[in-house]
Amino acid sequence: MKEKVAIQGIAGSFHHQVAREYFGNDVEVEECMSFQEVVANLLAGRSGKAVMAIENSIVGSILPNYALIDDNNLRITGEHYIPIQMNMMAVPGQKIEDIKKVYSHPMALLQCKEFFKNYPHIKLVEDEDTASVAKRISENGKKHVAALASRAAANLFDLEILAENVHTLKSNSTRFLVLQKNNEDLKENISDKASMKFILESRRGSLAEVLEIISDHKLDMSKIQSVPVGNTPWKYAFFVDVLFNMPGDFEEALALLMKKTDRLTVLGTYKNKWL
Ligand SMILES: O=C(O)C(=O)C[C@]1(C(=O)O)C=C[C@@H](O)C=C1
Repeated sequence: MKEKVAIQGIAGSFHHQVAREYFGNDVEVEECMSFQEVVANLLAGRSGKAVMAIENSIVGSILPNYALIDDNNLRITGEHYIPIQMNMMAVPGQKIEDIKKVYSHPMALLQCKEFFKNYPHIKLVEDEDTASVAKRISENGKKHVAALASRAAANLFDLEILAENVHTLKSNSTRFLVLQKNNEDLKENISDKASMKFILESRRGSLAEVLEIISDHKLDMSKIQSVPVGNTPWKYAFFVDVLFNMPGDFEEALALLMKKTDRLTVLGTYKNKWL
C-alpha cells in the first residue's frame, strides 16, 4: 500500500508542492486544515509521514510548530526548501482597486505586508490555507475579495492574478520538515544533519559551553532557536540544527552535550537539503 502524507492545506498549497517534490508527483496526501490536524492525522495512523513548514526566510520560525514536534514526540526524517512566490488572485475581470479583503494563511499574509501598505483600503484576513481560499473564492464566484496564493492555485481554480510576486523580499523561501511517529521503524538514511532540543540551566556560560562542544567537534550550527518552556516564565528550551561531515563527530559531541544540558533529545538525523 502506498504511504499517505499529511499536509497542511489542499492541492495548490505550498505544502502540496513540497509533498510532490519530496515524495513524487503521484503522492497521496491527507489534506489537513491546521498544523494540529496534521499531527493528529499522523498520530492516528491515517498517514505515515507528514510535511510541516518550520521557518520562512522573511518572517522567521513558526514557533508553535517546534512545540508540536516536541510535545508529540515526532521524528524529523527529512527537510525540503522551496522558493515561495505569492500572488494576489481573484475572480476574473477586476482591478486591485475593486478588492476590499484579501484572505490567506497567516504566514503568507506576513510575507506580503509591505505590498499592502500601498493599498490601505484592503483588509487582510487570516484563513486556514492559501489554496483553500483560492478554491472558495472561485467556487462562490465572489467579487471584491482576493486570495494570496501560488500560481498553481490560480491555474487550478481559474482565478486571475491581479498582482504577482507580492512578497516583501525577492528571495523568499520556506523550509519544511518531513515527520513521522517516533516509534515507527526508520529506514536507514544517510544523514549529515541533526536536529536536537535541550534545556539549559540559567547559569553564566551554559550556552557558551554547548557552543564550544559544537565547534570543537567540527559541527556547523545552521540554526538555533529558543522557545519558552511551558510552565516556567523566562526559562527556554533550545532547538539546534547542526551539519556534520562525519557521523562520528556528531556522536562524540552528543555524548558530551548530554552531560552539559538537561533533557536533550535528538529530534532526527537526516540529509541536509539546503542549497
Ligand atoms: O497555505 C499554504 O499554502 C501553506 O502551505 C502554508 C505556508 C506556511 O505554513 O508557511 C507554507 C509556505 C508559505 O510560507 C506560506 C504558507
